[in-house]
This record gives sequence, structure tokens and C-alpha cells, in this order.
Amino acid sequence: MNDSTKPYQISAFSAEFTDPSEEQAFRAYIRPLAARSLRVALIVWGSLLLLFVGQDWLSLGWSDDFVTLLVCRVLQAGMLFIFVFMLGRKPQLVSSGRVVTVLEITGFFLFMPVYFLLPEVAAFTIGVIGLMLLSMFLFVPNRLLLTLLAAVTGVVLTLSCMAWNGRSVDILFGAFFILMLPVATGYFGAQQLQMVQRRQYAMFNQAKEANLALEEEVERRKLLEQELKRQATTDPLTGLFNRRQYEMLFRRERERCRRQGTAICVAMVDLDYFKALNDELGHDCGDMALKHVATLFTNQLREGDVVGRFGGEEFIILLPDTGPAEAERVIERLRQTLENTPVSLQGEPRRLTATFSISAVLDDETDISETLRRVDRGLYRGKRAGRNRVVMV
Ligand SMILES: Nc1nc2c(ncn2[C@@H]2O[C@H](COP(=O)(O)OP(=O)(O)OP(=O)(O)O)[C@@H](O)[C@H]2O)c(=O)[nH]1
Repeated sequence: MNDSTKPYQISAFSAEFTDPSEEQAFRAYIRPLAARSLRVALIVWGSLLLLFVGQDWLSLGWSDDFVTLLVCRVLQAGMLFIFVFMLGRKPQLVSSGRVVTVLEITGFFLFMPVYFLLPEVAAFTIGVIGLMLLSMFLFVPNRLLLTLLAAVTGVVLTLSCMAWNGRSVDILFGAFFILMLPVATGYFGAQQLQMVQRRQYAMFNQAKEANLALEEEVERRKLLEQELKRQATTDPLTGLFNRRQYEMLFRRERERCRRQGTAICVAMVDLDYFKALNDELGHDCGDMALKHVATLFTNQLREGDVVGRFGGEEFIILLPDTGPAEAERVIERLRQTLENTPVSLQGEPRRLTATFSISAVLDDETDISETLRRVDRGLYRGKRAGRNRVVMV
């Protein structure tokens, strides 16, 4: 069922889903099990037929009649065993039910000579046929209506043979009722069984679909949560960490570096003449320039380094496990890369520069604002000294 809210419908007459695609899906689902059960049933059926050969020989001895019955039995058992072999290779043959039905009807035809060749056992032959009818419904997996068709053919054939043998109308009526008993019992038994199978399948499918919908909902919420987290921790324009997040990361890294006895440096970056760029090319180009700088910084630095947007055209860089000399080298390389990597704005390459200020975090500084106050002074010095430079504080 495609929609888990859609109610399934099973016809009480055929014991099949009223929706053909649903029925088809069910048969495909049950196919391996049905093919296996059918093979077992056919092997038992064929073997029983061959067992009857002994009984025929005891009754008829080595005679033409015996040979006729032998041919019928061997022919039918042969057909059954061939189909068992074919089912092993093509289990899909079980689904349509046509081959099984043909085998069942042929089986009745090949059984009927018993009526003429073994008249002395004809009395209990009707019992054997009744058993065959019941077994067909209960042990041979097939579509209910096709089994009914084969069963009715069997009943008609049996009654025809009895009539041919000169049985009275009373006896024929009696035989008809005797044969209809296993047909009705088999039909209703198989009908209940097949309906239960389909109900279970539909419920299993509904549960599977509900699970799938639930999994999708969980996945959707996970993504939403991730997105909310991303929005809460990053700057929407550049995707860099926002102030709250880099302050938190600062405290975490600061604590870790203290425990491990390593240094941590903080750099502040302020783009040069950014107002002029905005005024000349417009705010959108200014935004593109900011994104360009963010990508460049993120790509140039190590994974453990933290790049955040301080606000406007100012950025913060945290360099954990890095002493002042190493930090100066890293930031100087960054400055040069920025200067030498123009950004394309309105189709023209545009060089950007920035002023950088770096300071090692002092032992007693646990909050980034204390370090930033110092770094900011360095930035001011750098701007006054002509911009596009790195200042160590
Ligand atoms: N496009 C864009 N511009 C921004 C954004 N945030 C701040 N600005 C602009 O950045 C400019 C910063 O100008 P100033 O503080 O004068 O600095 P500056 O022009 O870079 O000069 P110096 O720093 O002294 O070299 C202002 O024009 C702000 O409007 C933003 O998100 N997008």
C-alpha cells in the first residue's frame, strides 16, 4: 500500500486484495515461501501417485489395464516432478497459479481411468477424490478461485464417470453432496488462511510505512536542529563563527592549552579602506569581498584554528597551541595571501588588504575581551602606521 492511511480491502470471494497492484505486490512478497511450499506439496503428491502403482499391480496384475494405469500415473507424477524442477529455477511460476491449475485438472483426467479399470475399488475412490479436493485447497498454494475451478472440474468429471458407469441418479446426488463437503470445507479453510495472510501483510506494510515516515521525520528534525545550531553559532553572511561561538571556543581552547601547557594567540583583522570599496562598488560587492576574505582565511588556516566575524569588516582569529613567533609567521602569510589573491568584483579583479594585530593570551586572562582590548590597540597602531601590516602586541 502506498499510503499508510489508505484502508486495504480484501475480497471475501477470491480472498485477494481488491487493488490489483496491491495483490501483485503481495504475491511477489510471498513468492519464495509459496514456491517452497508448492514444491513440497507436489513432491508428496507425485510420490503418493507412484505408491498407487503397487495397489494397481495387486488388483490388476501384469495386464493391459495395469499398463494403462501405470502410464497415467507415471505421466502425471512426471509432470509434477518436472514442474517441481521448473519451480526451483523460476519461482515466479507460482504467482499466476495457471500451471498448478492445469496440473490439477490434468491430474483429475488422468485419475479417472480408475473408475473403469478398477470398478471394485470405485466405492472408496470417491473418498480418495474427496481427500484430493481437500488437500488441493489446504496444501497446494494457489489462487483460491483457480483452485475452486480445478475442484469443480474434478467433481464434474467424477460424477460424469459415475454416470457413465451407470450409477443411479440417487447415487449421483449422494456423491455430489459427499464431494461438495471437502470442496466447501477446503474453500472456506483456504479463504480464511489467505485472508489472514493478506491482513498480516497489509499490517506489516502499514507498520513499515509508519516506521519510514517516523525515520524521515527524525531525519528532518535532525537537519532542522543542525540548521538551527548553525544559525545560532555562525554569521549568516560569511558562515564564520559568530561572537557567542568564538567566545565559547576561546574559553574551551584557553582551558585546554593551559592544561597542556601550550600557548594560544589571538589575532584581530580589520580590512583596509573598506568604506571606500563599499562606496565605490556598492554594498553587495562589499558583501562579496567579506565572503572572499572569510573563505580565504578558513582555507589558509589549520583545522584547529578558529575564525570568527567580530562585526563589520573585522575578524577574529584564535590560534591554539601556537606561540607568538609562530603566530606572527602564520598571520604574515595570511596577510600576503590576502594581498596577492584579488577578488573579482563587477568583473574586475580587486586587491584587498587588511591590518592584523596579534597577541599571546596572558596567563591570567580567561576572558577574550581582556585580550581583545590589547589587540585592538595594536590594530590602531597598525592603521596609523600605514595599514596592510602585522602588529605584535
Ligand atoms: N558590505 C558590507 N559593508 C559593511 C558590513 N559591515 C560593515 N560594513 C562597512 O564597512 C565599512 C567600515 O568602514 P571603516 O570603519 O571606516 O573602515 P575602513 O573604511 O575599512 O577604513 P580603515 O579600517 O581605517 O582602513 C563601513 O562602510 C561599513 O558600512 C557588511 O556586512 N557588508
